[in-house]
Amino acid sequence: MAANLPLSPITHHFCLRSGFGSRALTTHRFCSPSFLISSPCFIGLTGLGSASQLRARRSLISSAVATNSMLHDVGATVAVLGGAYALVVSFESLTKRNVIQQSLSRKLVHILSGLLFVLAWPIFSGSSEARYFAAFVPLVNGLRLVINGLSLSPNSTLIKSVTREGRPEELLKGPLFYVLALLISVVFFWRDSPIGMMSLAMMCGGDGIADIMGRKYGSVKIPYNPRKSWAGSISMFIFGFSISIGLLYYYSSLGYLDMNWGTTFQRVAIVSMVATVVESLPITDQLDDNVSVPLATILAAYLSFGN
Ligand SMILES: Nc1ccn([C@@H]2O[C@H](COP(=O)(O)OP(=O)(O)OP(=O)(O)O)[C@@H](O)[C@H]2O)c(=O)n1
Ligand SMILES: C/C(=C\CO)CCC[C@H](C)CCC[C@H](C)CCCC(C)C
Repeated sequence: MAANLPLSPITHHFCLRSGFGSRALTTHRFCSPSFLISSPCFIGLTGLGSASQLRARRSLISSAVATNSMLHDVGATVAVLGGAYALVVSFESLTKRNVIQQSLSRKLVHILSGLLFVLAWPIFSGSSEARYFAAFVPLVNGLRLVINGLSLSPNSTLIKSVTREGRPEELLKGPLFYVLALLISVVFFWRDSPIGMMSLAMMCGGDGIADIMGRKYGSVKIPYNPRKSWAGSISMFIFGFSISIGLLYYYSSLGYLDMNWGTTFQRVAIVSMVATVVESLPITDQLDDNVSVPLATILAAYLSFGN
């Protein structure tokens, strides 16, 4: 627990404005004890040196903190990139050994990649640049998909675990749109907004489960779209809603979100319903689900929660 150190007016205003009150001082680099000790107000109170000496000390501490954050984020990026590679290789191995079918492998990679990516966001530092380090992961995977999709250097592992029929050009559709959705969520919304994480909950968790449950139990089709079923859509709503609530609770408990739980359940239910209805529409040939579902979720969540 950080000591309640006296803050310089600027630091105090910044820490409180950015929602980092005393309980979260240790979670944000500009409100961490090392930065506070260097603030002129604290030093002025304790008479620890001339103002110019103290400013020099403060800039030294600030650059040390910035370097520390960058090394932290480089490590987190390498770890998450390794996790992404390990996930794809693992499912390719299961498919190659006929432990699971290729279609199920693709859906499990669809469900797990994005959700594990969102769950990994807190391992990045509290710096304002952290989101761009995190964005490097979908960016690299997007480039992998393009390079393999154009058969510039075919990678059978990726093609086996991520395509329906083993054709490289498939990588340039659903999987590429999927990775772009991850990139947009992390860069524009990150962990301090419910919008990005909800769009991934519906695209990864909801749409992924809809496919698995729909193929298995989807005998009763939706009247306006015979390619989709009530079982698939109801599953999408239930799992998308549940995963969204789980992610919002996860990020609230870590101090990144401050949700009004009296209204959050209804708002999430509305957003989940909008995403589920959009996914059920007969527009897949014109607009991939990995575009329509996250877009619909982002719009509905923005209107429901604000930015
Ligand atoms: N609401 C839904 C969604 C999917 N499905 C079942 O799951 C299959 C694939 O669904 P879809 O979401 O269209 O998967 P694709 O996007 O085509 O596959 P991928 O995401 O792997 O590209 C459908 O043909 C259908 O049998 C369903 O019954 N009801
Ligand atoms: C099959 C897919 C979509 C079709 O609907 C998913 C494609 C997934 C990519 C090939 C890999 C994406 C990896 C993520 C960017 C990072 C995951 C990190 C996590 C820790 C495993």
